[in-house]
Amino acid sequence: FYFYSAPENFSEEMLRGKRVIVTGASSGIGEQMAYHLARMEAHLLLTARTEAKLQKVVERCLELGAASARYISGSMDSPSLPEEVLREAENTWGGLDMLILNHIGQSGFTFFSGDVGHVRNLLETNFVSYVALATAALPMLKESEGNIVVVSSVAGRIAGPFTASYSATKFALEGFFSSLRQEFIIDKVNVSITLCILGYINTESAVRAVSHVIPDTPAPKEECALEIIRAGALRRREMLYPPRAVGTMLLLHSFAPELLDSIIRGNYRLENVRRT
Ligand SMILES: NC(=O)C1=CN([C@@H]2O[C@H](COP(=O)(O)OP(=O)(O)OC[C@H]3O[C@@H](n4cnc5c(N)ncnc54)[C@H](OP(=O)(O)O)[C@@H]3O)[C@@H](O)[C@H]2O)C=CC1
Ligand SMILES: C[C@H](CCC(=O)O)[C@H]1CC[C@H]2[C@@H]3C(=O)C[C@@H]4C[C@H](O)CC[C@]4(C)[C@H]3CC[C@]12C
Repeated sequence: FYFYSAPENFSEEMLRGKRVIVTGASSGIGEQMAYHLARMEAHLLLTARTEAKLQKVVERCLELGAASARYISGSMDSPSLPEEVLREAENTWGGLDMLILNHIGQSGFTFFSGDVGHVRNLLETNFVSYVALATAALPMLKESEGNIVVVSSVAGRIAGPFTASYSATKFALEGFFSSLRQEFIIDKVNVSITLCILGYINTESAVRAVSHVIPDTPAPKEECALEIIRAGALRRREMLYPPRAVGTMLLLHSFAPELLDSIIRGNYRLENVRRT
């Protein structure tokens, strides 16, 4: 009832002139969020590793109407990058309104290989860097009474096969940021935390990773990106996208988890799973 009937009072003007950081903005959902925010005339600071791609996204954002757009390139497994990004926001804008945490390191869609080093590195990129970015952003977000948006996954609530390391990083995000939200309420910190629980979305990397195993049609990244921004601006606790598919899975998981597990396994083309 809550998810389908909450008042829709979002207006694109809510983002006009806002200072927004989007991580993982060189492709996929992050790139689409940058374009929506540019049309809404926000100030943008974008991050990812590939400088050439970020340059193109920044150019397009300026064409679309961004109030300003710049980037910092680097890998989020580097412990110094989160502070560098927030220092750039402070130096150029003197503050921050919204932090959208979206990047992920590469992980395959296959049986766990036993590579503990990969788990450690993925936790650093997908989880620890989110904590470090939010921590460095907090003084500015307190000042602006801003928003933290954490892009997570169904795989961070329901662990299907072939995503063991990735799922672990997303479960960690949910635990950390849900606890932090409670502390903000206790301390009267007026910074919202929105958790985005996404199903299968048609980004190039996701389709490349799973389309030979999962026959479902992925949901559109453009609409997904807009729904994430909307949920953040409305200070929602969480958003589900696509809402019906994800909502049904979460509901089934809560009262018939084994049935859901077997439906998931039954839906996969297991013979196509590539073993590394
Ligand atoms: N697509 C889907 O089906 C689903 C996606 N999600 C979530 O949505 C978010 C976006 O996913 P999606 O758009 O598909 O992903 P993409 O692979 O399209 O984009 C990932 C982004 O992260 C950047 N990135 C990769 N490695 C690093 C790194 N080490 N340090 C910093 N940045 C890095 C990439 O750029 P570069 O390579 O240049 O660094 C890119 O900009 C993720 O949080 C994901 O978990 C959740 C559920 C489903
Ligand atoms: C189809 C899945 C939902 C139903 C199920 O659990 O079987 C998708 C739900 C979340 C997706 C994964 C995800 O969170 C993003 C990853 C991004 C990587 O680039 C590779 C693909 C993902 C593992 C992706 C795969 C489909 C889901 C499991």
